Amino acid sequence: MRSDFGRPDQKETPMLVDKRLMSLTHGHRRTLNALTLVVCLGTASYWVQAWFLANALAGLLPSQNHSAAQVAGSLLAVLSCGLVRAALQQVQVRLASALGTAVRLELRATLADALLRPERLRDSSERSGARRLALSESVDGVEPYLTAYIPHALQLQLLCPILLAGVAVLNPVLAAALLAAVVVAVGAPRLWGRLLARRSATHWDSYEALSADFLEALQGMRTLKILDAVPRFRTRLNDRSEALHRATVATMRVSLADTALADLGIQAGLLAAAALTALDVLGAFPAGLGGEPALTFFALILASEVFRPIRDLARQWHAGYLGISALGSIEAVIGSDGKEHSGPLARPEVRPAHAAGGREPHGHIVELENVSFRYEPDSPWVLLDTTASIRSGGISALAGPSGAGKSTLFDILLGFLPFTGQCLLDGRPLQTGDVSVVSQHSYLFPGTIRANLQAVQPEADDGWMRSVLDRAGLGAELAAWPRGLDTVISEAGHSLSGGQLQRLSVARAILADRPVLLLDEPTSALNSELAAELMNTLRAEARHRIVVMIAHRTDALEAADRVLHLRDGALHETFLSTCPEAS
Ligand SMILES: Nc1ncnc2c1ncn2[C@@H]1O[C@H](COP(=O)(O)OP(=O)(O)OP(=O)(O)O)[C@@H](O)[C@H]1O
Repeated sequence: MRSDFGRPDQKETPMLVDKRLMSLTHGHRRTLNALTLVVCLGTASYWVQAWFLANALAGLLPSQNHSAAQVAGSLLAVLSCGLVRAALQQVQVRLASALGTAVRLELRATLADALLRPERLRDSSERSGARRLALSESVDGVEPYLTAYIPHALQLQLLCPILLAGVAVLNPVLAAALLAAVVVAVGAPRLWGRLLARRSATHWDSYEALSADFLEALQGMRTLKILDAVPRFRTRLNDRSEALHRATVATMRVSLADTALADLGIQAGLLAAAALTALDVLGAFPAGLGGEPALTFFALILASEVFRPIRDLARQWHAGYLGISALGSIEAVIGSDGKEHSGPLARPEVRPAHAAGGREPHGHIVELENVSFRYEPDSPWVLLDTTASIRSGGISALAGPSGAGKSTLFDILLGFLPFTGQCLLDGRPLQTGDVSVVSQHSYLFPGTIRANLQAVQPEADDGWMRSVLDRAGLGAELAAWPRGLDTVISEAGHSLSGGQLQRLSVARAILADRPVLLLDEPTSALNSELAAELMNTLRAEARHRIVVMIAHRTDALEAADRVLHLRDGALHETFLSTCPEAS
């Protein structure tokens, strides 16, 4: 799914404020209104200042007979306007930051919610780099649009008419000339708004492609090296980079032309204002100001103030186009109506065991009722009408030949696959938040051990974390690492040995404290002593949660209390001698 936003054949010329981007401030309208008000007040302070400045200038004319005190008073008022403006700017920065943070957090959560859905994660047409870009740069691109561009666009729409009306009261001819200049300064750049929107979209697409290629090159560097494909990939990245450069220059050209046109309108307006004011002073207009110096100065300064909101907005035009081009990436994730993330496959509510009021006193039971699943309508059934129950109270080993469907069953229990039938936990539908998992390729985040553990259990204190690490068999290593829990792990856990990585992943899964714990051959990288130790820990965990472990090796099977054989799409349970039910 790719949004067609900004493509010339689909959408109209971008208006001053884009409705879809504006809708992102829904829920924060008060902050946006306050921000716009502060921006407007800052601009209005120039008008007040203009009045005092006009009086001070008129007071300097010998014909006006103003006292020095009057002139000094006017100049003091001019200074006070400057101070008020400085204070308003501080408030503006704070409001913009509050609005930006709130919208950024909300938008990122919405995007993450839409992206982290099973069917999206399985969609091989979506590239990780594009997803990453949507989550990071597109949100960052939208923020200045909301916090800087929109308030200034609203200011322009509000203040320009007021100011033009004010000038019209003083000098209607001057107001008419200013109106013409405003129309040129604001309207002319809109004439090729479509072209700029199209170039912005091309620029974004180039950026997205480069970003996706770069991320994939980094992730697959090992493979690229093995395949001797690094030079080819380097050439491809260079090509992408050049395409991005070309797109950037093309966008800049149009953007510069925009600015030049706006400036032309402003300069022409200012020149016309000066000429008309001079003519007015010479008495050329019957309805003019009649040579009243203070009013003449005031009208002249106000005439230049008419263009202040336009100049302010012109400074934000880059933010404007950045926001609009980023919107395409956002819409590609959440849909143009923003409803994509609330579909039936939205993430289920996470309900860890401890959040549901403590552990089930009598243990847990997972029941599969007539569960069927196959990957494609014409591919063989991996599970067919399977009915089985898995209880806590001992380790269940999941066995079966390669390709029997063990990993698929795990994915079903995790809620990643759309199966038919029912999966129940203690009589209610099993949810993703009920399950923690240790896969063969558990991902550890770059950062400290503490951060990796607290990612699943934010409230875990040092004592809890140490105890879990100890139970997972990492106690000795933890004591030997000089920085203990603050030991830094490199990306994907590369700084750890395979066995350490495995035990840390088990510790993290135990710490998550969920009623179902799934493990894919958790002892494969451990020596027999550590493996036996870990199995004892898992057996202890299995007293109060369901522990299911994919087991290929005989020693892992022997350590289990019961075996679930997956054969021909069905689960067959065998109790071993140590199993409580067997006795
Ligand atoms: N994403 C997929 N798309 C289509 N078919 C798949 C997909 N993943 C697995 N399969 C197929 O589903 C069947 C079960 O695969 P699964 O990986 O669950 O088996 P397994 O028992 O875990 O195998 P192993 O022990 O080798 O890991 C296999 O025939 C496999 O080819």
